[in-house]
Amino acid sequence: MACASLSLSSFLPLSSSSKPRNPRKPSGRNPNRNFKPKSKFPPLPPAYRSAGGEATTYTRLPPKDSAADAPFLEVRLHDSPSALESRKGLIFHEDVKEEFMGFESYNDDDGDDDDDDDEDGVLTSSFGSESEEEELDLAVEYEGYEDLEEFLEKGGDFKEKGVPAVMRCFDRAKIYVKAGDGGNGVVAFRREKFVPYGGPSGGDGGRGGDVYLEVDGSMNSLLPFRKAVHFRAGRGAHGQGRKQVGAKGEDVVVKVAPGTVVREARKGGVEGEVLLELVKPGQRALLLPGGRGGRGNASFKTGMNKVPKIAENGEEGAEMWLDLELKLVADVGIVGAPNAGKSTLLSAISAAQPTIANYPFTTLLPNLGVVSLDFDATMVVADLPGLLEGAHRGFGLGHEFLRHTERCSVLIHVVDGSGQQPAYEFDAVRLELELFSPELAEKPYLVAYNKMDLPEATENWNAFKQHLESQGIHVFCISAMNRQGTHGVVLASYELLQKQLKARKEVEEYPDLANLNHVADTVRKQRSVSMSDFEIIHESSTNTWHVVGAGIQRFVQMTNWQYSESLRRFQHALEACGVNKSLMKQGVKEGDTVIVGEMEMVWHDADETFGPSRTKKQAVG
Ligand SMILES: Nc1nc2c(ncn2[C@@H]2O[C@H](COP(=O)(O)OP(=O)(O)OP(=O)(O)O)[C@@H](O)[C@H]2O)c(=O)[nH]1
Ligand SMILES: [Mg+2]
Repeated sequence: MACASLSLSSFLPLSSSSKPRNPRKPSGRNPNRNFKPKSKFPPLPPAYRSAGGEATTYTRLPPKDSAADAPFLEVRLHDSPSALESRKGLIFHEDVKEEFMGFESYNDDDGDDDDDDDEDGVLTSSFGSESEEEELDLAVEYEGYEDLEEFLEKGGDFKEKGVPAVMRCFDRAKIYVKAGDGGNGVVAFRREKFVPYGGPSGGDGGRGGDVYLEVDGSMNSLLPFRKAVHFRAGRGAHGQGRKQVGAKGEDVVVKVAPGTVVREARKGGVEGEVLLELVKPGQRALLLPGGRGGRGNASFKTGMNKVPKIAENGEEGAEMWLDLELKLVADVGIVGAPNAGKSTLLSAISAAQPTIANYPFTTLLPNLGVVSLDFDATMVVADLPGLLEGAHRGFGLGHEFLRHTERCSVLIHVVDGSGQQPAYEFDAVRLELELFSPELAEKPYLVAYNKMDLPEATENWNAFKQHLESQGIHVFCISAMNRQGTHGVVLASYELLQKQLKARKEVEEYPDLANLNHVADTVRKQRSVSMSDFEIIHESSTNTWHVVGAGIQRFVQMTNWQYSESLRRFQHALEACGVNKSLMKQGVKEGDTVIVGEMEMVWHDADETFGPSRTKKQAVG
């Protein structure tokens, strides 16, 4: 296959010596001379093919199918090691679930294989809906591991798939966002009657659309992201003649629920860095700015070149995967074992109407209620799913539950007084909270001993009260169903909340996230990196040199190769930013492959009059 070779003798210094410049150049047959890159370029006009100049052969590689191969487009803000360890052992055991749940309807009884159909609250086992192999693939894909071996090695597990879909998607989502590509610039010349030399008039391309994240006060879950995962902003329109600039691409606004924490997507089992915490309705963050429009030939006009036949491609928009996590923004959280009467208490103290039933795990998604004590004294109370022993390791609804308590300032711990061992139940739930997070265990809480209308509860009351008071804990006895004693619980929790709020200084949880547009700023910064900022990596086994640098790779991407002047400009840029010099310094040899972004080139020594370089040029000619 012929390969286009370029020589820029007009830009690059000619060697006066007839000896080879590079002493390490093999004198015999070059092992790489058979390299036949796929050229998409037409052969250059003879004017550009002069022997004796430093020449490189340029070949475009086929488009990359993985974004990872184009690092300058991917936003990598952080590569911190994370709590991989903490994820180990989070396996959701089916037998444990069944033991605790004790009811048949645990399996999907509608017969279909879709584990997403369980919104009515019937827990569905996702195991069995896909083959084991598919489960593995899914888990590997979801967690971002390279392959199965790595996944298993790093303690990958299937906890995610063991949780009902409605819970998985309620407060967590993985989405893909991409800013719009810039429009291309064009080459055009003014043609008008009586204006013989109208000059270049190709307009610039329009900017690509931006990606915004906005808090939508009417959303209370991340469930919409089950159906819509990809969000792409529009690309900028191409420039036109008469110096007309292309229109800007359409922005995309991704709406999230208040309390959404945005992270870089988990990769290789490592949790991504927190990028944003979107709490207040109406907050809007510019996440990814659109790509710049390519310049048209009117912008390339100089005193030296008054008829430029060159235009740029639009800059590609940045893209990234994000992990979204919703943390409830509630003042008070009601915690306790399953079936303790948490939902009943919430319905008694607020206008909320959560589902109440006499079986464990009635509540799968947290319910929110507003409790009004006075005209201007209100607090938001969340009724959370029941907590089991082992929850900190993922049993029951485990982490799904515990995460929601993190933002509550005060906890109301409801204990089922009619249970066999209320004191034991209380201690077990406290222990789970402590094991999950010491911070959570330190939150102020009050205890509500429930179901006092039942004789079993009355029997156990004295023993329970003593058990707690011996630890210095004050306990309220209530009957949530009959609304007895609930007012006392409300008043006490409100008082605790006020104390908490007063004591808590206005400390930002993520102070550096105060600037909502900081991700976009980082992207812009990455894009303005100088072209001279590059690194050269040598693969000696294949005689390949990789020139890696955001600035230079961006330059390659924006070069429109259909114009011959682009090739000259590129050569000139490589020389000006010191790539050629660095390669020679590091010992690049005749026939070596040099890769910059998606360009693959073959190195030719400048002063070669005979040899492979010449052979190649002849082949092209
Ligand atoms: N007798 C009596 N029964 C109550 C009382 N409070 C709740 N119950 C009953 O206890 C059962 C469970 O109540 P829920 O409010 O659903 O309990 P929960 O803690 O929200 O349960 P999960 O959401 O499954 O964790 C229901 O049958 C309620 O009617 C009470 O004060 N007295
Ligand atoms: Mg409930």
